[in-house]
Amino acid sequence: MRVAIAADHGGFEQKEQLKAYIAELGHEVEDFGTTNEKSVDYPDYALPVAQAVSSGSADRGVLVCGTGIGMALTADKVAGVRASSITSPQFAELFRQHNNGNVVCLSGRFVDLDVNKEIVKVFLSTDFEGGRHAQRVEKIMALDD
Ligand SMILES: O=C(CO)[C@H](O)[C@H](O)[C@H](O)COP(=O)(O)O
Repeated sequence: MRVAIAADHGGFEQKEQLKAYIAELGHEVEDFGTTNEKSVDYPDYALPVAQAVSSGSADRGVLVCGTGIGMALTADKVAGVRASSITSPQFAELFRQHNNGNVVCLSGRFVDLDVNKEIVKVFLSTDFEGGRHAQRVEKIMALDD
């Protein structure tokens, strides 16, 4: 799978670890920054990842900021993107199974790296269930028009 990743200063440290972990899992990772802990604006990093997923140049996106919330608010505005802040592996599983989520947004400040690694692993390995969930997701995506 091709995975686009980015973080702001609040997520930079975990982003570096998660990037290596995603590669270890056998995926191709494209890093859209940031490259250090200097303060930056999270929308500038959420947008290129969301656009990569929207255009199909990436299959999934992973974003990390202080809470994950600002990244999710930004990424979800891009057509074709289903982004959410996720703080547990169980929610990651449901985000994939029920919502067909394609951009996971993580907290680098309030969630431990080990938990975020598990979230990412589940996010990248769980399939959308379709069925009754398909028409619900279609109704969300119709709002892009
Ligand atoms: O969590 C975030 C957005 O939801 C960001 O990581 C920001 O860092 C957060 O808003 C706090 O900002 P600060 O400049 O790091 O104090």
